[in-house]
Amino acid sequence: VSIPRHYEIFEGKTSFGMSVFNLGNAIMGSGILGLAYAMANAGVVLFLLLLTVVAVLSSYSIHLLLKCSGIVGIRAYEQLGYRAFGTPGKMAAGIAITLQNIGAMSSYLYIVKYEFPLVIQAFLKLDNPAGEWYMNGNYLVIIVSIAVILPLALMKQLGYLGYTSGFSLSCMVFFLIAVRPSVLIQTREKRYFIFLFCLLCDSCRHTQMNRDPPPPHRHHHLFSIRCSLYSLLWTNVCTAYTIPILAFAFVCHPEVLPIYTELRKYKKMQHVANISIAVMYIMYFLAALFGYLTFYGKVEAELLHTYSSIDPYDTLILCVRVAVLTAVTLTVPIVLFPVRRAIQQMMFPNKTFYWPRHIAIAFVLLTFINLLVIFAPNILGIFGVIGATSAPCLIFIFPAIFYIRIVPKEEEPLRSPQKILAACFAGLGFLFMIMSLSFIIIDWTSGTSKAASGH
Ligand SMILES: NC(=O)C[C@H](N)C(=O)O
Repeated sequence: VSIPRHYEIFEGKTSFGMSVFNLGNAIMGSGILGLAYAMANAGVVLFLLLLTVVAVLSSYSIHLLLKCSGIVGIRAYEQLGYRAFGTPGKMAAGIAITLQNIGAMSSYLYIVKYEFPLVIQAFLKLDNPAGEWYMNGNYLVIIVSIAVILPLALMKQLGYLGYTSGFSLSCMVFFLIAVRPSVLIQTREKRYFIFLFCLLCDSCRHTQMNRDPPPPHRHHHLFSIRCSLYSLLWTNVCTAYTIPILAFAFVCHPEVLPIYTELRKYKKMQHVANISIAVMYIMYFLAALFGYLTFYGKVEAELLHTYSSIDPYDTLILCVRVAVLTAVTLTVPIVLFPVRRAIQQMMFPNKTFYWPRHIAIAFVLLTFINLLVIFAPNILGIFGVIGATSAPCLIFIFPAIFYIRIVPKEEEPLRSPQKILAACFAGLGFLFMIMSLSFIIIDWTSGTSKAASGH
């Protein structure tokens, strides 16, 4: 197998800290907004357990990827697929990365489309907007894409995005501090969770959460735990979505190898990954807890009361919106990098870096995502299915089977503990995938599909 030249030369210049920022930014995206729903369904205890399990598994799968890339000296996910299974392996990895990351980017721009107009409205103190163009989310998505995302996406290296990633992460930290349970009684934040939940899971049955107050039994912690146990037995449809949400939230695997390529001391990548995952683990738990406490820790009457008493010009809420908007906007370029690389690998293998191609792919991708978000928001429901298939592939199945094929038998025989562990890991991925898909199908066949409801 010939290795494209630019993967052989490792002249990383990016520092350790910048790489942590970049990977942290890649992990944290819209997934964070779906976590409160996951916690509400799974209960605090089971949620924490699952969060821990997914974080540890995610770090283990990065270990598998790094070991493979160390052995063959390639630092591209698709090339590992090629080395393990030839062209089908490369295509499978490339397609999974493309679908997963386009889904993630669409969800980020979706947030821009619906939140940016509200921020502008609050800034300008427009009480009765009369169709001004700057209040139109579609125009705003295009402007943000051209003015902010495109220039960043055109950078030659991911390392240059370290500063924006650091800034984006501090915005999310601010979001966490600001969105304390006492503040998070705003319908808008609540809709984030529901919207993301729908986006990720393609289910509208759960939009009934819009019709608060929540049923009284939700307050009961014991109920929640029991509900979780049921879900483990696959009897509670709602809880079955917990794992796809968590898996989506921890996906950063397409970005790992590109960041690794640019890391100055390349042996340290596992540390970079562990630190980023640990920090995100804490932030995810806090975000979920705060969101959850707000949904269910409030008395119903007060919730209803809050609906009518929202002050759209509240400075803190405005800041929270700006923070979330900034964070997700700055994540788009990071998530775009691996897609461009995957497309390059699939369509122009063995070609070296070429500026016009680099720019053209970014432009076409961004245009496509813009069109999706503007004209076909309903199609985004499809990403529920994609999330349920591509995330387990990228986190569990591919790293494990690539590892089994790539690590030579002389070094680790097929029956060695490492390879058996990797095989179990792949099996777990299949289990997750089948489980998530069957719940989505159950939801569809029970007539509550998202496409039908036209959200
Ligand atoms: N990078 C991704 O694919 C998703 C990211 N982990 C998120 O939470 O949005």
